[in-house]
Amino acid sequence: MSLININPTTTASWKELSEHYKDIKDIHMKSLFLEDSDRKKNMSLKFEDLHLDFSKNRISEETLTLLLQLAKESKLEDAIEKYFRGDKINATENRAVLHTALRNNNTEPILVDGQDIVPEVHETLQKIKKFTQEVVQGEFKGYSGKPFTDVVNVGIGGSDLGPNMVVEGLHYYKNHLKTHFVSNIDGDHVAEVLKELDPETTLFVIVSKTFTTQETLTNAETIKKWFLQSATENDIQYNFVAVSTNLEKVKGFGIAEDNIFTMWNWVGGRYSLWSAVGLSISLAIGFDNFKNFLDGAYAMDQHFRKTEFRHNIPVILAVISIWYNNFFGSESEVVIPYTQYLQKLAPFLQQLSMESNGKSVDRNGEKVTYQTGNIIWGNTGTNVQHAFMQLVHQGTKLIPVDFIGFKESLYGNEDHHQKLMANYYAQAEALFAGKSAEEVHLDMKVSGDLQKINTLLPFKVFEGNRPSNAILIKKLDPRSLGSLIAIYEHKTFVQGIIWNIYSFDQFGVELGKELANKLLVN
Ligand SMILES: O=P(O)(O)OC[C@H]1O[C@H](O)[C@H](O)[C@@H](O)[C@@H]1O
Repeated sequence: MSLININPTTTASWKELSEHYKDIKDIHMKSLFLEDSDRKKNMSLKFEDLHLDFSKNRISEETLTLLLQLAKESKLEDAIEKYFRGDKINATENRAVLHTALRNNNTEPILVDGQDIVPEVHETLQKIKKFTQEVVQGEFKGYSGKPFTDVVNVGIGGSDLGPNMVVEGLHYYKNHLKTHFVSNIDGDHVAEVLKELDPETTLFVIVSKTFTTQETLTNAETIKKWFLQSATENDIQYNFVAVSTNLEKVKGFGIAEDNIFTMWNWVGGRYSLWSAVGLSISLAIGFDNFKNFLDGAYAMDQHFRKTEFRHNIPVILAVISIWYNNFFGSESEVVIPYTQYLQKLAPFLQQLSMESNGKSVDRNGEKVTYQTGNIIWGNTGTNVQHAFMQLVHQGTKLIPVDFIGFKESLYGNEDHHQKLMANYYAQAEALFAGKSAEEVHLDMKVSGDLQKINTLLPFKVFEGNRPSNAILIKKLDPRSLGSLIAIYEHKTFVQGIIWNIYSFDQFGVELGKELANKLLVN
């Protein structure tokens, strides 16, 4: 069953939201806090060790009611059921969308074309487990009989960004294997990686859902040539494995059948890190940690599927984001994790959200008359405070922020952590409250800057009233990172449903590829 088609702008709630926007656009969040002394509590949600505070948004309880009404009128409940049970909601490619099945902890059947996919998912997971244990313990060895010291993930887009982000994000939990990533077709990328490596002790994981991607195949061929300078064709079976849906092509490359990890066309590239595409994650942190990562996502799936909208974290984040995008005219959102480990979160979320929802044709095939996909960007706190935050605080654009903080530091350095978290809280507060002319005036008087007051005052005023969500997690670990990523996946899904677009195809990436190929032929 396909998704129900509803143009969001024709719903009663959209019209009411347009009216309501006029009432709220000039209200300062400070007065919303004054009206409701429990606002922070009322606009907070908890899931396991994760706490979401969305009180610093330009919304009232009425805004939320209308936004959630919009979700209902968009038939979100129906869409969520179709998503989880494996209906072909990726209609343009006639595919189900089942990354959630990859982390599903129970054995209840999920049918695709009448066939239960759960057994093969578990089989592949077992294969990942066995292979991980053998490589980590040095039982699966390179061609010359030495255990592996290095793993190279060769892939691009969804076959790179997710594993790369998670391996770096969970570096604290890493074992002795060094993990490298080669993605770009730029030959200097692969050359820089190879120059550090010993062919005898390096395992290459070639990851490509289609096994037709120019970058990955070119890099894989270059690596194979480099490898064959020291080894024979027969040795490829020891040092190369692949993750793909395209078994014939992988075999054509020379990779042994036993070394192929399958995936399925019902897993989108940007949602594939839960499948064998995550093999390099499992190799880097061990299978038990990888399983905890999947379990964290599964727990969030249950929350998303079963919680009514007002207390549903992905739904709340999605509709608030729509409020800014479609009513305030915000074009972008910034995501700022306060941990250096998550430096690659923003590039990952860029693909997740922008490749999914960067669409301008609705599910009827008609041009949309409203804004869709957000521009996502970001980097880690506190670095961003010394870089782009000037524009977020005082620029002309309204840019909602997601701050992501962790209560505990992994190495337990309290001095650093207190300073880090003071900044996490201070940024949200500064965006919210700003600094009025009176406050600036007072400060300057105190510091004896009297003669400069008139000239400098306007430059030092912060308007405030700039929105942010604060996600606070106890500790960065495999489970919490799994849940966090699942939140953003489901947020993306909800937005696609409300915008009435197809979130799971990506035809927009094809034209550039075609033209590059034509240029190569000529
Ligand atoms: O895994 P692959 O088939 O090699 O695809 C890698 C990437 O390339 C494509 O062009 C898509 O834009 C991405 O969604 C995909 O993740």
